[in-house]
Amino acid sequence: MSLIDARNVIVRLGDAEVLTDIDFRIDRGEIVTIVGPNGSGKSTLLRVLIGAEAPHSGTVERERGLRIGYVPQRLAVDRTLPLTVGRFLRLSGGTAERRADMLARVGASGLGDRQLGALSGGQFQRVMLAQALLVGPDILVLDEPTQGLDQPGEAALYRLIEDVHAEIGCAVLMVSHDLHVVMSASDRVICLNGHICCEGTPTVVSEAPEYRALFGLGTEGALALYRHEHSHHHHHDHPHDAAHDHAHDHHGSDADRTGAA
Ligand SMILES: Nc1ncnc2c1ncn2[C@@H]1O[C@H](COP(=O)(O)OP(=O)(O)OP(=O)(O)O)[C@@H](O)[C@H]1O
Repeated sequence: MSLIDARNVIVRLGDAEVLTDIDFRIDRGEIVTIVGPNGSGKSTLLRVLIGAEAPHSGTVERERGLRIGYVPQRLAVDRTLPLTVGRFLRLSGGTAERRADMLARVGASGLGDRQLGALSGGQFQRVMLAQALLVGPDILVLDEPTQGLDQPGEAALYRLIEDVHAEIGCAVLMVSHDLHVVMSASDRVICLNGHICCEGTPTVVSEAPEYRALFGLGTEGALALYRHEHSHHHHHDHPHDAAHDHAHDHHGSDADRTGAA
C-alpha cells in the first residue's frame, strides 16, 4: 500500500470547512510538493496526513509502523525556555554519537550546547531537520522548510533534502513556495485551495488552467523561464521525465533552485 492513503477527507476548524474532498496518496521514495495560496489549507493537510489533526470525515491510513520526520512551519519556542539543542534532540532518541552525526549532517555541528531560543532562523531550521532525520524516517514531511532563510541558505537546505532523499530513500512531502524547487525536484505537485484544484507532474500542473487561475501571470513567466533555461538539457519524449531526471542530473547546481524568479 501507499505510505499514506487519505480518502474523501473533510476537515473543519471552528465553523469553517478548511479542506473538502481530499484524496491523497504518497508512495515510498516519492517527492510530492503542495502549492497553494495563503490560507488554502496546506499546513492543515500535512497535519491531518501525519495524524496531528483528525478529519471531520473520511479516512487517513498510514502504513503500519510508518516513521514520520516532521518539520512544522512554525514551532513557537519561548526564547527564555532553558532548552539546549542537544537536549531537544535527545527527545527524538538515538545515541549521543548519532545525534552529533546528524547535527554535522545538516551543517549545524557545534550547536549542541546552544539554547534553542537563541538560534537564527537558518540554524533553527537545520536543527529541526536533524530532529526529523533522527527518527530514521520513511517519509519526511516539511512545511515550508526554508522559511526565514536567505537565498543561499534556502538552496543549501533544499540540496540537503535532496541528498538525504537520495541517501536514505525516504519519501518527501513538502509545502513550498519556491517554484524552481517545485519544478526541479518534485515527482508530483498538488495544487491546493481548500480542495485539490489539480495535480500531476510539475509540467502538467504548470499548464493546468486551475493552477494558472490561482497563481497568475507571474508564475507563468517563471515557469516559462524555467523551461527555457533547461530545455537544452533534455531530449526525452515525456516532459515529466525531464522534470524528474533534472533533480538527479544537475545535483548541486544553485541555478536550478534559485535566481531567475
Ligand atoms: N485552529 C483553527 N481554527 C480555525 N481556523 C483555523 C485554525 N487553523 C487554521 N485555520 C484556518 O484554516 C485555513 C487553512 O489554514 P492553513 O494554515 O492550513 O493554510 P496554509 O495554506 O498552510 O496557509 P499559509 O500559506 O499562510 O501557511 C485558514 O483559513 C486558517 O485561518
